[in-house]
Amino acid sequence: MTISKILGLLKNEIIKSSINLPENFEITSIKDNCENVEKNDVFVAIKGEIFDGHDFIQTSYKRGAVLFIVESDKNIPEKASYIKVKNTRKALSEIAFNFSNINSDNFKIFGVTGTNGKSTTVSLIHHLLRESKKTSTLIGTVEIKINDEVIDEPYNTTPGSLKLASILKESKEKNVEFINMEVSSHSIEQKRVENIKFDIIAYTNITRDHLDYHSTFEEYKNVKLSLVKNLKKDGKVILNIDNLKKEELKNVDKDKIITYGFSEDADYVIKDVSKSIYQMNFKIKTPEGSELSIYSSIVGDFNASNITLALISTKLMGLSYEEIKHGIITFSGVPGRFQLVPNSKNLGFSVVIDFAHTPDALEQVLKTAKDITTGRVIIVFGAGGHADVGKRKIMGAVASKYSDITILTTDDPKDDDPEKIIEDVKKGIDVNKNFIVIPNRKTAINAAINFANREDIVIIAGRGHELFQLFAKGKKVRFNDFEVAHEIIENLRRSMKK
Ligand SMILES: CC(=O)N[C@H]1[C@@H](OP(=O)(O)OP(=O)(O)OC[C@H]2O[C@@H](n3ccc(=O)[nH]c3=O)[C@H](O)[C@@H]2O)O[C@H](CO)[C@@H](O)[C@@H]1O[C@H](C)C(=O)N[C@@H](C)C(=O)N[C@H](CCC(=O)O)C(=O)O
Ligand SMILES: Nc1ncnc2c1ncn2[C@@H]1O[C@H](COP(=O)(O)OP(=O)(O)OP(=O)(O)O)[C@@H](O)[C@H]1O
Repeated sequence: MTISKILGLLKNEIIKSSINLPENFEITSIKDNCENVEKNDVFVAIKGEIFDGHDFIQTSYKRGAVLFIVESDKNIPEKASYIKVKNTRKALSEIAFNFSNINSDNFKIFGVTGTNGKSTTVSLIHHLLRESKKTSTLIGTVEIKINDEVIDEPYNTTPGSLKLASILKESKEKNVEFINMEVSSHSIEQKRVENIKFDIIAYTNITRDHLDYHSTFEEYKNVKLSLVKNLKKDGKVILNIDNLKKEELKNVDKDKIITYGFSEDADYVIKDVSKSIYQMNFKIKTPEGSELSIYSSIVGDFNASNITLALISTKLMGLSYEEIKHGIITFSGVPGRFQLVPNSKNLGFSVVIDFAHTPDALEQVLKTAKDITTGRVIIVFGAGGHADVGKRKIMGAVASKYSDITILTTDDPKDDDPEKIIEDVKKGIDVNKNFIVIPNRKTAINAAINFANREDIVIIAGRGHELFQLFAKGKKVRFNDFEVAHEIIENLRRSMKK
């Protein structure tokens, strides 16, 4: 990409520029981290959450960067060329997608945002498309795949602009038709998806989360609702009206909005849900007036919502209801999302791993647990560090309300004090109900499994698929809830045989 091309792309953003290179000078590539800068690169200085990229301009210059895109020109080496813009995150997104020669019209792009349900929905949509032999790229918290090939380990739910551009570039090279991605509120706020236009934007729900990052719930909600500005001209918005209202979507023609939910006012109405630990049956009343019978191995009213969203989306993508229904039957779910530890059934009870780490998610999961068991609900959970402190007490109250036994333990404390986190959660616990604090997570899981009687259900929540427990100063300890629970159950089975 030449200097003149970059100047052209940023023309509406430029505050000031000083170019000491020929305008047809070829830039090698774009970098936003000084560690990766090579000769003839452009370095984009991002004022970040932890660092300020402007502090790395000198290092980048020494490594061979020849052009700097900045918000402040105070650190620029004398002979260096620079472009000063209003917002370097916006500029990064702009040039990243153009550098990779990416255009949203190369694909049909589905983006789902919302507090919970994103990973489940995109994974199901990707599965449905692949079952129907369509090409699809999946971008989310759990995996990044092009068709059936895992191409990278997720570092974010929604990758940064440079990473996103490279995934889309590879997708274009492989003639992928559909892009299915999770869109986090952070990514919208940080303009990671600024240059992506969507054919479908879906909203699962917006409930309390990330108030450590967004100052208020309203701000968090408005950031998510603002994504509709990225809708393509003929795009559609799919909205769960059990939690949101059409009127909340500003500047979207009402005829572009398709609604779903348990509410009778929805275009797609979910009804007659019946479920066990193994499967769920429900009906969907369609706008055409037909009634679809759905069978799935993922369970829970919340998953009936996710499935319905996936059905509407893939219908818009050209699949038939019959193809979609067949694909739903063969979907085995997302690791760590209401995932049964199978060997627990040999002991007469169920142990389920779940990712619930917000008050609403925890409530949804515990309600489902109560619905599908005749025994007791035993919950093992904690709260993450470096996250919304206010939600801890609410999660404690939710756990007490829906569980027969609550075991409070450590989640991923990161740099927060694990005991303080437990104290915060404890403030919401109903002390008249059975609860116990066991800070060591393995000991807590072991206790829950040993407490369990026939027909009980043990929910181990908060970390889902995650492989490492995160402690202070970046310390990571290998700990996967499914593996730990599976081993404890095997040991219990062996001891019972003696
Ligand atoms: C807090 C946060 O959101 N940080 C995200 C953000 O980083 P940042 O741009 O603020 O980077 P920074 O670390 O402050 O550094 C600022 C700049 O200096 C540069 N730098 C920094 C250090 C250095 O030595 N040299 C250097 O050049 C950096 O490359 C960067 O350009 O932009 C990066 C690129 O897009 C993200 O990878 C990074 O996600 C971090 C890892 C993160 O943990 N983010 C979380 C909060 C997040 O985004 N979560 C959502 C999901 C939330 C949920 O639903 O649970 C997500 O989409 O992942
Ligand atoms: N539609 C839903 N409504 C409420 N809770 C849900 C819904 N779908 C899933 N959950 C709960 O939220 C948890 C996370 O689900 P999922 O990973 O699909 O959501 P997500 O939005 O991708 O979250 P994250 O981005 O943190 O992974 C699940 O383990 C379950 O407890």
